[in-house]
Amino acid sequence: MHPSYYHKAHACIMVFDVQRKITYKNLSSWYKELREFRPEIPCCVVANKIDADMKVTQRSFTFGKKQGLPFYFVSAADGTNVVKMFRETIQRAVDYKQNPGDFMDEVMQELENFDLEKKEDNSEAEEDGLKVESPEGV
Ligand SMILES: Nc1nc2c(ncn2[C@@H]2O[C@H](COP(=O)(O)OP(=O)(O)OP(=O)(O)O)[C@@H](O)[C@H]2O)c(=O)[nH]1
Repeated sequence: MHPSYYHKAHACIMVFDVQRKITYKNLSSWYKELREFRPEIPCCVVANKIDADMKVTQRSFTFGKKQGLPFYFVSAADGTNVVKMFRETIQRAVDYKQNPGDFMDEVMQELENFDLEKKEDNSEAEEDGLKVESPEGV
């Protein structure tokens, strides 16, 4: 996958198709690649298409467990666990964004906070009747 897809990602949802074994087997190489670019972001594993054969939910898919990742049985077709999986993963993404475990992300967060503070300062100054202009007049 092109590295730009990993840029600034705050979570990863790894989906495989329970009807296609190869998609499960490929998870480890996808995961390896992900961790090269985003070593600390939250990630989960999703077994999709359980509606096609509910018996798969009796099986154990150990990849997620081995990596310490949350695991969900999902059906995109009938909606089983879709909302739960997204809710929990988004929450983890938000938590990570606020408190990143990766040095580069910490730097990005600091820059973002700095930008926000600058914007707040400018709008407060404008409210006080002071027009703030950048040196270039942009
Ligand atoms: N029964 C069932 N079929 C599904 C489910 N999710 C997706 N499909 C079907 O699987 C096929 C592929 O779905 P896509 O949304 O194209 O997924 P994709 O990841 O882009 O798949 P590829 O094009 O094969 O890479 C479609 O025919 C979908 O209708 C599901 O939860 N249950």
